[in-house]
Amino acid sequence: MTEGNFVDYVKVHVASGNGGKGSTHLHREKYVPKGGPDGGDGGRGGHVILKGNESLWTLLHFKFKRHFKAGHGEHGSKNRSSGADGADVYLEVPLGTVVKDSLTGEVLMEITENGQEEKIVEGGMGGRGNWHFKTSTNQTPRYAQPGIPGQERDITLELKVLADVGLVGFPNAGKSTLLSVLTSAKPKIADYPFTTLKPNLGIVKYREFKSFVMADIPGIIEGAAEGKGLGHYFLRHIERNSILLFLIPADSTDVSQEYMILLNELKNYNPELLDKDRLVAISKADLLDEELMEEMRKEVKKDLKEVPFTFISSVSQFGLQQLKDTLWGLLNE
Ligand SMILES: Nc1nc2c(ncn2[C@@H]2O[C@H](COP(=O)(O)OP(=O)(O)OP(=O)(O)O)[C@@H](O)[C@H]2O)c(=O)[nH]1
Ligand SMILES: [Mg+2]
Repeated sequence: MTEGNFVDYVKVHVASGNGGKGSTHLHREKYVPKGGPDGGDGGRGGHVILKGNESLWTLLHFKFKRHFKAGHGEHGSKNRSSGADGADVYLEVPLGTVVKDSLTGEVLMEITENGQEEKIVEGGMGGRGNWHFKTSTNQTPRYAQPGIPGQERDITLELKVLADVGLVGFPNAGKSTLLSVLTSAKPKIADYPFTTLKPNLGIVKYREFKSFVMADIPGIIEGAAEGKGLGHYFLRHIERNSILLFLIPADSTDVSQEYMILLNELKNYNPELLDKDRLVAISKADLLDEELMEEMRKEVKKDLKEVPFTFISSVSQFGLQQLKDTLWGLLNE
């Protein structure tokens, strides 16, 4: 998937199965004059169940299928034979999925653990067959319970924790390129602004078995919070990232000024964004020779003061391991 592998909000319709009818069968057999009631129970309708899956990172798979219906229970039959239960339907969701009732907005549940299962609509109970209703006064009841109908519901799935690290930068800063070298995502990359139109996600493999999620969003420009450019559509996504990684290209005319503009846009959009951990990466460092880098380092250090910064190059791979180490350290503070 190239562009648009980013789905963090989806509405789905779920329906559980009806319970099967209990049977009213009366036993008939040659030479057995008074065969009693032997109608079996109806099977339970299938449930719709949400299940946490740690290897999923988006709700993309719901883009193509939004209606889910569990199987109906089968009816009971003679010889006290119970109908089979309807098949359950499992909806696998990433961890951090919040489930809401689409109508009321009420939060129904949150899936936070791998393998966690929550019934979202329960299958209808099967009806009991007539043999349960045999009494001393009614030896041949012709009555059995009907099955309970299944339920339907519209639910909204929302991913709360989307990515650990969100990339913030002007168009052309090299955000998508960085995502493409740190993860197996293949975002579109080009030397013109607004190449990225929709956010992309990638998983950064760290050391042997660890990983974290990085999100690349469209470039932000001055005035984004008031609706300029595209970035404002996506600013809400970085509200969910725990670290903001600012990317500022080394050939920028003024690194600290660019940083201040970006920071200001975030603040105008939502001041709480400034509470997040921040790290500045000066990208395209391959454009600098050693001397220039040292000069820039001194200057930026003076201007940015308390904000940590580092030089990287996606092209030459310069500083990438150190960047991952720093991000990992911040995430696990
Ligand atoms: N020299 C050099 N060029 C780079 C580097 N990283 C990216 N570029 C170039 O910078 C241009 C923009 O890269 P993108 O990754 O598309 O930038 P972006 O920040 O995703 O841009 P938008 O999606 O438009 O916001 C492309 O021509 C890249 O080849 C780098 O490390 N060094
Ligand atoms: Mg891009």
